[in-house]
Amino acid sequence: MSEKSAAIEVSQLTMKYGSSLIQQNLNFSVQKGDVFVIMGGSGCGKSTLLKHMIGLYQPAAGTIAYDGRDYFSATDIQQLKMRKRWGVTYQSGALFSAMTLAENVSLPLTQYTRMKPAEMADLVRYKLALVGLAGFEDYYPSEISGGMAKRAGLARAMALDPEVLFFDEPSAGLDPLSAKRLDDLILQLSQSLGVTIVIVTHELESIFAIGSNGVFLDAQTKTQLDTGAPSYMLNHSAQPLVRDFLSRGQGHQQRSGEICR
Ligand SMILES: Nc1ncnc2c1ncn2[C@@H]1O[C@H](COP(=O)(O)OP(=O)(O)OP(=O)(O)O)[C@@H](O)[C@H]1O
Repeated sequence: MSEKSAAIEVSQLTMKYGSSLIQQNLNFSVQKGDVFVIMGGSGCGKSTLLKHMIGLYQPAAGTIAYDGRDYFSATDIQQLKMRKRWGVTYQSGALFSAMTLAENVSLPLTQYTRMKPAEMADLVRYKLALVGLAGFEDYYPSEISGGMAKRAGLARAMALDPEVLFFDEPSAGLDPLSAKRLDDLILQLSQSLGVTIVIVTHELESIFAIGSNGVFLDAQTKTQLDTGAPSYMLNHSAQPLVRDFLSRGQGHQQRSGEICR
């Protein structure tokens, strides 16, 4: 039905911290060009899943494959190649406070490329402009707002032209307007550059505004309850808990009456 193909395949994934089970039997795929949302209540393991997907934690069982190759059974060199195709942004933006925005964004370029300084400066300017921060090259993180810091973090994650961008709670701590601006930016990056995006969020507005696909994790049963487009799950999930979550507790009524958003 879809022309998209899988960028990431998660199969029979079980995640644990020591002997403590977080989630088991996760099975879903992220298609190329998706804005894929990892959803679920507090503490169900969303961030833990993201950390497994970026190779920070080893699965207790199962595989996470990128373009058909399992990350955790790949060689160090293959893993490095895969990681170079990803960009990761963290909650705070995680900028280095002693560096200007330009220096922060150029960090991965210095690390992974042999670009000449002038070429690098042009690229950094371009990346900052992409996130609405043209002219802010010489500012320090302490001199800009929280929303701007997140966008600068995004520019840094975009420095190496990643194929997949990972976000952990990108709008946490932002006012509604800045959160909306960040959502618009994420959507724009996905649509104009074709970047595949994986995002942890429990902001319903974001989920519906940008999510084209997703997975819903449950803390109680410690497995996924559903996977698919959030807007479809809202009315059609076979799981009442998913419909409840996505409709702020109105799920049961909505299934019989269908919902208008
Ligand atoms: N490094 C760790 N070591 C041990 N347990 C952890 C670790 N990190 C998280 N946990 C536990 O694993 C469970 C899942 O945590 P995680 O942060 O992945 O959930 P989450 O769905 O992202 O939560 P939230 O929505 O509240 O941010 C929680 O019970 C948490 O306390």
